[in-house]
This record gives sequence, structure tokens and C-alpha cells, in this order.
Amino acid sequence: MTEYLVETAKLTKIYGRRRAVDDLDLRVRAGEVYGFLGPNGAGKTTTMKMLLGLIRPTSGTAEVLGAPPGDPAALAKIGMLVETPAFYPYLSGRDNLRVLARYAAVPESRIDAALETVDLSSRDRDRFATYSLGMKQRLGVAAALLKDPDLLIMDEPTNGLDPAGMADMRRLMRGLGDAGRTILLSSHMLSEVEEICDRVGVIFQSRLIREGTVDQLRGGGALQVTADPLDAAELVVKRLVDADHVTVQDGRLRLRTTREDAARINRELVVAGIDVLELTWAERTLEDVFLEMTTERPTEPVTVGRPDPNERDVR
Ligand SMILES: Nc1ncnc2c1ncn2[C@@H]1O[C@H](COP(=O)(O)OP(=O)(O)OP(=O)(O)O)[C@@H](O)[C@H]1O
Repeated sequence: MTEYLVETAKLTKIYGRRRAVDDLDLRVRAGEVYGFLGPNGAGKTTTMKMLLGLIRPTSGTAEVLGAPPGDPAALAKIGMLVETPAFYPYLSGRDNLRVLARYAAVPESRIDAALETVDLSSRDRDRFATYSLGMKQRLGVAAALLKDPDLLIMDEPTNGLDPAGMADMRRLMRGLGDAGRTILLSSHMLSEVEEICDRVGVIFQSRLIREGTVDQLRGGGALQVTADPLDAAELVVKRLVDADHVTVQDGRLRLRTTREDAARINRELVVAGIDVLELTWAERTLEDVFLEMTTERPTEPVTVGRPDPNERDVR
């Protein structure tokens, strides 16, 4: 059996003249939390719907749990949260799960564990209508967990939640990952995938443009050098490291190199008669990487909204 729970090859969906998803090769390994990262409209929801058999691809193939999308036996082992989950407003959270358990033919004994996992045990007898958005979303996760699924597919699970609700949901997702669940989740927030995910696939304008672990995508850090005169310093460092890896930002040089290079670079600058005023090491964030990836492309710019200074949002 393949090591991948999800595997697509050249998966494509075309609506009219619009390529919503283009030639997508995506692989999700057993036991990982895979973040499908991209701005709104990049094609995340369309991909997830194809994986669940809700819409048909225009071309290309997909296998989910070793079966074609929509295969009933495979669907029985997939927990999903795609679009707002529908619950009966006048039933309690627990009774809603009872209805679903009966419908999915799973034992009611799973309900307690699911409520516990999403931290709703103390509010289980309250009516769904009285739940906060975060609680409603967590009940959606509990519903997805009822089947004790091999794979969870979650489309923007934190979408629309307030900061506290987002933090709860992220903790929940990471906790499920730590407990060994395989999760494919989509997000437009860099900080979110950085916090939750083991591996990330970046989708931009319908195509997967990069895939790797968060560390691989970050590709190490950057050495920041404040020197005088700066232009002479730039010439010196461009002889020492790949010139493409040297940029000038905010009046200082930013070098994509290794931390160990710092001493050598400092020495060479001093020997060249340049004053080195400051030399610091900065970890690259996924935001840096995402901006590099997307601005390399001659396409419309991605706006980086920041509703919260701690939140990096690529909508
Ligand atoms: N049923 C449809 N008919 C026509 N175009 C569609 C349809 N569904 C999606 N699209 C288009 O396909 C593209 C990808 O949409 P999709 O919803 O998959 O993006 P997304 O990355 O999930 O973004 P969002 O976070 O906004 O949902 C968009 O341009 C969208 O307008």
C-alpha cells in the first residue's frame, strides 16, 4: 500500500475559461498535518471538494485512502469539515452528535470521547443555537471525529473565528496531529500553518508552487549586516556568497547564508576597510518565503492584510 493517504496527479478543474485548480500533484503522508496554504481563490476548496468526490475533476487523477474520490468505503474513514457544518439549532451538541452517530452507524460510545477532545463536555447539553461560532466549529470537528477517521480533511477550520476561537482551534488541530491523526487542512494564514503543520503545500493561482516542511520552506535564516559604507560592503559580500542571496533592506544587507558564515564575512569586511556596525542573525518566516515565491511571478500581486499584528494573512 502507498505511504500516501492522499495522492493526486495533474489534478485539474476548469470552470468555463477559469482554471480553478491546475495540474496539482499533492501528497499527504500518513500521520502528518499537511497545510494547504494559499490566498483566497487559489483553489483550495475546489481541491478538497474533488478529493471528497463532491465535484468531478476536469482531468488528472486523485486517490484518497487508496481509492478514487467518493468511494463509500473510503468516505467512511474520512472526517471532513468543508463549509459550515449543518446542525439542528434546537438540539444540544450531544443530541446532534447522537443523530449523526446513528446516521453513520457508529457506536454512541464515541460521543463522549469526541466531545472531550474538542473541549465541549461541559456544554454538551446546551442547545446548539446558544453556542459561540468557535464552539459550533469545534462541534463540527467532534462530528468529523465520530467515525474515528483515518484522515481528516478540514477546509479553513479557523475561518471566521475570533482570536480566542482561532487559538482553540489551532491547539485542537495540533493536538489531533500529536495524537497521530492525519490531517489535510487549508488556510490562508501563514502563521497558522507555521504553528500547526508538519508539511506545507503552497497553492498560488491554482498551482502548487512549493511543498516541504516548514523548516525546508523557510530554508534557514538570514544574516543582517549594518555596515558603512553600505555599497562597498555589498560588493564585498557579493564576492563571498551567491550574489542572488544578497539584498538590501531597510538600510542593511540581508544575506541568505549560514550562521557559521558570520565570522568570515565580518573579517573580510573589516579587512576591506569597512566599518561593521551590526551583525545579526534573523530566522526567516514563512511570510518572507511566501512573498519571495509569489512576487517572483509576473502576476497580480498578493496583498498581505494584517488585521492583527501577530497574524499574517495572505488573503
Ligand atoms: N462552482 C464554481 N463555478 C465557477 N467558478 C468557481 C466555482 N467554484 C470555484 N470557482 C472559482 O475557482 C477559483 C478557486 O476557488 P476556490 O474556492 O477553490 O479557492 P480557495 O482557495 O478555496 O479560496 P477561498 O479561501 O476563498 O475559498 C476561484 O477563482 C473561484 O471563483
